[in-house]
Amino acid sequence: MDEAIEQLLEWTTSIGVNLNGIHPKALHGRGIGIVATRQLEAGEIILKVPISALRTLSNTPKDITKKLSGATVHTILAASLCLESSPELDKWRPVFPSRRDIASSLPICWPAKLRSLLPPGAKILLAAQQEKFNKDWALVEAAYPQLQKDEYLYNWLLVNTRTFYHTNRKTDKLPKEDHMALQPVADLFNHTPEGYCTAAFDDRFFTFTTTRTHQPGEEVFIRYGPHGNDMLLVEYGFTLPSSLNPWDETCLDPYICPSLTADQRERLEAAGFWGKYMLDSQTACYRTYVALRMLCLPPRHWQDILDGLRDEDEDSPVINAALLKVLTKYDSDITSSLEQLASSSVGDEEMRGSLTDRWLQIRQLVTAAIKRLQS
Ligand SMILES: C[S@@+](CC[C@H](N)C(=O)[O-])C[C@H]1O[C@@H](n2cnc3c(N)ncnc32)[C@H](O)[C@@H]1O
Repeated sequence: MDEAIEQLLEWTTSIGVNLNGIHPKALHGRGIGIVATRQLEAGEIILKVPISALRTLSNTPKDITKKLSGATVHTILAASLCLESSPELDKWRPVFPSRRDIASSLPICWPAKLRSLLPPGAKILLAAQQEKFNKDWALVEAAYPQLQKDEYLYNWLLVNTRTFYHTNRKTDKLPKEDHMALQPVADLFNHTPEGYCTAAFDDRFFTFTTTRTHQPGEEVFIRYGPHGNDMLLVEYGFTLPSSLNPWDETCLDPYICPSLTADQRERLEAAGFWGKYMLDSQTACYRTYVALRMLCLPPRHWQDILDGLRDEDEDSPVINAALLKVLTKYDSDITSSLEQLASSSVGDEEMRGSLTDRWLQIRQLVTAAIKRLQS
């Protein structure tokens, strides 16, 4: 890997990419990351990537953009990674994660049996991702029948996990999800929720700036977004320990939605409160309470609380008891998922390990909420 990194840097230096006090390095469990090579102070520019070094719609070979005209930028960038051979890509590709790494870490590649053991929030995200991929693949398969689906999926996932938000005059009018670009070296930054470097771009450069000091040898991160662990798992193929991820949450929909009648669902939908019932490390969300009140209170009281005419605290013992029941059922399902995983040999160890970690993180959220309700 060291040689691949040096070859990448030789190429990127020649096209004006400037690293200041940082160097890419293979790290245990995180692929390649960026580490400080000296003490870095807050406010230092540690990486500048000229906009001309970015991979965007503008510099994708015209035959590909023409053949896939109307497709999303994600679709086109992934197709171009499959189809194009160029000296630049030959220098870039060797630092990408291998097909095996991608297949082990990203649930979309896992066996169906293991996917069926994903937590509810991750299942919802995965279904949306799968639908997006199917749509993109249908276009690409029609345009390039010689391409293999597995090959396309690998490159589609590389784009999914490595692109940055970027827009220029040409792509400005495209939908926001099309404002994406690949950029060498910067795509080696790993994610952290706190203490990260900021990224910004203008007409000439993408610039990465520290926000705190870093010791020599310390990894330097950016932030991909305020993502919970279901999102990180489905879109990026990793999770963070609960204590390190303030945005972690879990979805309670399967424990609330089926208990509501068609009429109750209609009323919740009309009020904009159907589904997305989430629990984080502090509390269940407001939507959850609205749904539980629908389940437990007379319709008149439910409406009065929504309209601010009734004090919600009046009913909190009943609502908290209903939440406790939901969480107790969830807790017992978590135990059974963990037991199934422990005795399963589906997929590989890495897949089962990351799914087990995810369930343990969720158990922490759920048991902490149960304790709060019982205290
Ligand atoms: C933009 S790439 C970052 C560079 C990547 N490590 C590599 O080797 O190419 C995003 C991928 O890095 C990995 N990653 C990023 N942040 C991570 C973290 N905090 N812990 C573990 N893996 C992480 C995930 O595999 C993710 O899909």
